[in-house]
Amino acid sequence: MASIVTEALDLANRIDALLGDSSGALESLDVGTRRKLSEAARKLNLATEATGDTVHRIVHSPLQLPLALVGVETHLFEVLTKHGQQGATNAELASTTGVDPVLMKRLLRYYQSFGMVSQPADDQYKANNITSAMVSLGGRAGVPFYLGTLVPAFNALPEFLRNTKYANVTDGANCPWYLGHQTEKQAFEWVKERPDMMGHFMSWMVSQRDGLPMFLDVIDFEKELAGQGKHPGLVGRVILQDREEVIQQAKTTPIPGFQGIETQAYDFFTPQPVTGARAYYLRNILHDWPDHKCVEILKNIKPAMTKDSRILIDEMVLPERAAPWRATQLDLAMSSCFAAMERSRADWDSLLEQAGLKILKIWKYTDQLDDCIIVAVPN
Ligand SMILES: C[S@@+](CC[C@H](N)C(=O)[O-])C[C@H]1O[C@@H](n2cnc3c(N)ncnc32)[C@H](O)[C@@H]1O
Repeated sequence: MASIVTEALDLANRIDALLGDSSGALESLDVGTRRKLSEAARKLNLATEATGDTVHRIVHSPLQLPLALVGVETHLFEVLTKHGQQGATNAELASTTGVDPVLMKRLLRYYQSFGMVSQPADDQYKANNITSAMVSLGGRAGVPFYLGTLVPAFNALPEFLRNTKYANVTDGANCPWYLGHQTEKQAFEWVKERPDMMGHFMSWMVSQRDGLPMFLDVIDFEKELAGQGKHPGLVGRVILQDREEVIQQAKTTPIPGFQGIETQAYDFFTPQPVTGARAYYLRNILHDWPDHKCVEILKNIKPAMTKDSRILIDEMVLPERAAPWRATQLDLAMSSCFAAMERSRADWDSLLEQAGLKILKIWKYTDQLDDCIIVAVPN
């Protein structure tokens, strides 16, 4: 017993030393080691948390997102980042952002206690990795988008489930979204009518996977999918399809590098107009819909396919045990807003069978989300 105590204290001291190391040891870690350390520390944190701390952390968790938005909207995180290694005083930050100095001090006190900024001295504040994340496109778009769009649906989840006696949420026309927003508009329609949320949504779609590989980073498309040397150099067309308003935005504000991409407004609940494509690629499309709607989407592709065509479904394949936290929270977010879900291998088998498709192969390409490419063809 004594040795466990000694070991635990020794570990705590070593962690403190690593955190206090100003030579950049933590920053120099490669992505894989950094993630392993972060996940181990997160699990240790939860496994050792005192009951009182747990309750207070959870009951105050609804403060975190609104306070992140305050930091984003006042540009505090951005200003701190610009001050670099030298950092800034409370008075400097209050003056640049226009926030009352007394309020600024209280905000900074909160942010440092949750690791969102660093405080090396009584009146010195510095940006850290969390501050930088809040300044990234993902932070600037995801924070207002979630607070304005998804949180009302999340908050309605308990009442909705109580009312439906805890039935699984499978009806896209009757899910917590409508109760939370007191609306009759489906989520995509609701967002379309709000230009600010539409802008955040577009930026969020671009940035939400930052730091993760894309399937093309890990799978040799030409070798695996172009087929028996019939497509040397893969000369051909790439056509981006989405809803009209999304295509309009993609045309007016294209992502750098995608300025010339061919686009086509297309409703996937109608027959697929592009026939004979080698690949029909759907990333994070089916997770927005319950099974019966996914079947409609897939059945609209099938008649357009030739014998060389493949449907590439880029989605999570959730493991039966120890699903990652980034995946499980998205599953319940999909449930709240769309009566949809993230799916396990058994769920995919059952869904694809209903659409008259079978799985040829599955490639996993991220650990954070268990993202996979599911290659499907008609049965
Ligand atoms: C979760 S986003 C994924 C976007 C993109 N594929 C990606 O991976 O970043 C789902 C997309 O489905 C689009 N969508 C929703 N309903 C649609 C419909 N009926 N027809 C075509 N696209 C639709 C939305 O506009 C949105 O861009």
